[in-house]
Amino acid sequence: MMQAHSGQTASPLLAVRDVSVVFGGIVALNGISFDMKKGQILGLIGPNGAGKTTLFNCLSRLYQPSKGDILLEGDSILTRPPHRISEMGIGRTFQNVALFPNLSVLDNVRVGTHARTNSDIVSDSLRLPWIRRGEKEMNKRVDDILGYLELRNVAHTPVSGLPFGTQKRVELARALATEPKILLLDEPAGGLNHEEVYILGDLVRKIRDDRGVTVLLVEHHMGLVMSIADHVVALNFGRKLAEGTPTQVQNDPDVIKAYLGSKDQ
Ligand SMILES: Nc1ncnc2c1ncn2[C@@H]1O[C@H](COP(=O)(O)OP(=O)(O)OP(=O)(O)O)[C@@H](O)[C@H]1O
Repeated sequence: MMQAHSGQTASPLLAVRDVSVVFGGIVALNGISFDMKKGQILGLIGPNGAGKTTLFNCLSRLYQPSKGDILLEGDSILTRPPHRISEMGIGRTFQNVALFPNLSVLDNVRVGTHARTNSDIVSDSLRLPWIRRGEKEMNKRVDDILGYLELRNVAHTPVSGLPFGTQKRVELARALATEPKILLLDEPAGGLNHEEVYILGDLVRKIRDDRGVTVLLVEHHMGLVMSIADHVVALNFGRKLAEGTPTQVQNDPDVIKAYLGSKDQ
């Protein structure tokens, strides 16, 4: 058999294949398919009720699709237990920030590294040497990430006392601590002011560029999606309406019609 030229047939990092989700009688997603290439920033958009959150929840293994498959590097993630999501290489943030409010920034980020250490209660309590080595590496990784996201000066502050924008950065740090191949961002611009959205956009791009992390973001803030996404998938009523570059999708007549008929801007 002829060998394919590398790059020409590069398989997608993530493949969403004919995914459908039905809640009772409501078809929240209807046969959605798209690919994500390694290193891509993909924006998932659509008016209210389009199915974005449902798809996000399938990707993060919170929902099991009624039909279809989701493949990460060719392997189905749907056969893996939901709590193994970060071991599979999928990191996520939450719409309204889901941190431990009374724990320090450092401890919140350390939680993220747990998915990557092989420690268990027995070896932890016996302080086995390989665990200590693991812990040293973990501490270094956490410190690197705190430095990278400019959080070292608040490392020992409980997150509840921090501004919302900083808490969002802590969440990003926690997700990065799992060393994800794909980072899923659920409405990261929500609750941020204009300047913070701009800073966030730069940060997401920097994370992709510096760390080679592939990013999927569900976002209502069109300015953010259009300025940082390489590829956009638009949903409406559970179906894929359009996909392409931000310019292609922004000018797609069906997308324009869907947004004009909704309350979203
Ligand atoms: N848990 C659920 N049970 C029943 N119906 C649901 C559930 N979650 C979502 N739906 C329905 O599925 C459809 C898609 O909803 P979804 O929340 O995924 O859309 P969305 O694009 O994220 O909307 P929004 O932008 O408002 O967050 C909607 O009709 C919604 O009412």
